[in-house]
Amino acid sequence: MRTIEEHRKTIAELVAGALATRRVVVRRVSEGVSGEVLADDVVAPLDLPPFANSQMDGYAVVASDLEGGAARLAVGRRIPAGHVPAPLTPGTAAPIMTGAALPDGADAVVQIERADPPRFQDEGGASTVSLPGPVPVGQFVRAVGSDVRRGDTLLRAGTVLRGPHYGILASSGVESVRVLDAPVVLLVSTGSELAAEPGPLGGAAIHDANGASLRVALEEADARVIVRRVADDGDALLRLARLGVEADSADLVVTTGGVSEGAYEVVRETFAPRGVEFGSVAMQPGGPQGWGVLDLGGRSVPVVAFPGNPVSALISFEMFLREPLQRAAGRPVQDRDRVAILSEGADSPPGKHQIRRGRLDPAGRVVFVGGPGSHLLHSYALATHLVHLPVGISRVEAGDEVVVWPLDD
Ligand SMILES: Nc1nc2c(c(=O)[nH]1)N[C@H]1C(S)=C(S)[C@@H](COP(=O)(O)OP(=O)(O)OC[C@H]3O[C@@H](n4cnc5c(N)ncnc54)[C@H](O)[C@@H]3O)O[C@H]1N2
Ligand code: MOO
Repeated sequence: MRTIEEHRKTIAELVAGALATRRVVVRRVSEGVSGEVLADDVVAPLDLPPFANSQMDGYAVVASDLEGGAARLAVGRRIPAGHVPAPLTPGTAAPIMTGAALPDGADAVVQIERADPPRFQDEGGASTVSLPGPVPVGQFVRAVGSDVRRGDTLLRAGTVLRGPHYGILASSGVESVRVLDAPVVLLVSTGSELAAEPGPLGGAAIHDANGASLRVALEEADARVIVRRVADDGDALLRLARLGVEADSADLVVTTGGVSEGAYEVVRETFAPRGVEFGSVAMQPGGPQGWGVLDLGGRSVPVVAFPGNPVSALISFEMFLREPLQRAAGRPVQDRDRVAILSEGADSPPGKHQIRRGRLDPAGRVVFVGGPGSHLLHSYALATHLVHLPVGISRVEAGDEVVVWPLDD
């Protein structure tokens, strides 16, 4: 039986290999999406600020006019933001607004509230103002290039783009960037019991839970997902897989069901002769697993085959696929382990790493939600944490420390 660590490594290598070379797409900055990953370094095309400007509403001055202390200066023409000002004549102070271009000749700004009078005067009115001094050269002046220098690296390849990144790209006049394209995952639910359509169930049919739950989980890990369903029909499964790779450029095939010991294990029977391995991982739920590379339409595409039980499929994703996909997407991968205290005891198969569903009570202690059965999807939906009971443990008691993974991180 494989250990969880062995299987994690296998799947991580499989995914990393398949997604090592990622397609890139051009994204308009005005249509940027939070979380996309920059494919190339972006060089700053402009100095920012592009011109020296005022950090305050006040008066643009020549600092040397105030070096002897407070002085009364002639009031020059107002400088609103967005206007190119006339040069400043020494001995004058020009009313200037925050963000307005500093006139040639000016080298400092005095805030309006430090002036006498402390309010802008009507243009054409009183023609002098008293300003305190001395003031340092550069006071309240935002120098050219003080944020970004033209030619510097504005953003590095691999940056996960969020609001500030799109802001600085837009400020720099960059209209579009190249970002990593999402990997495409073909997700196939298998089993003749799966109803073809939503709606009333007939006979021994059930609705497909895994296509719904894993699509969302894969999308959380930045994949683009094509969801398909197939009965226990190996030829149909192969056709679907080939089509997904050829027509939809799938980078990875994920299946659920058909991997264990039954008489109709469509995934195992179809893929094992083509080189995909099947075996058992010492964990519950999620014991039976398949993994390997399929030659599909001349391309080698990795296959990850999860068990069909809905809880097993989801926990397999959490244990084996979420992190490699996040890594491949350039996303930081956080350690999910938290330590919590149990509020109640439980048994666990000592030869397996059992993963139970739980939530925290008002005192912050772990309460199990539902039993260990891998069909108990409702309990999973009501849980907030996965609770780890590692190999070697046959019993835990109230008060014991356990590692939990929050499900809503
Ligand atoms: N004799 C043995 N039987 C089983 C073993 C074993 O070792 N020996 N392992 C059990 C374990 S553990 C698991 S997990 C399952 C894995 O089975 P498969 O991956 O082959 O999956 P299926 O048999 O197709 O389905 C199992 C179960 O899940 C339901 N299912 C499947 N797909 C979906 C879906 N998309 N949505 C909702 N429910 C689904 C299916 O109806 C079955 O009830 O095998 C055990 N058996
Ligand atoms: O290992 Mo299966 O996944 O328990 O139910």
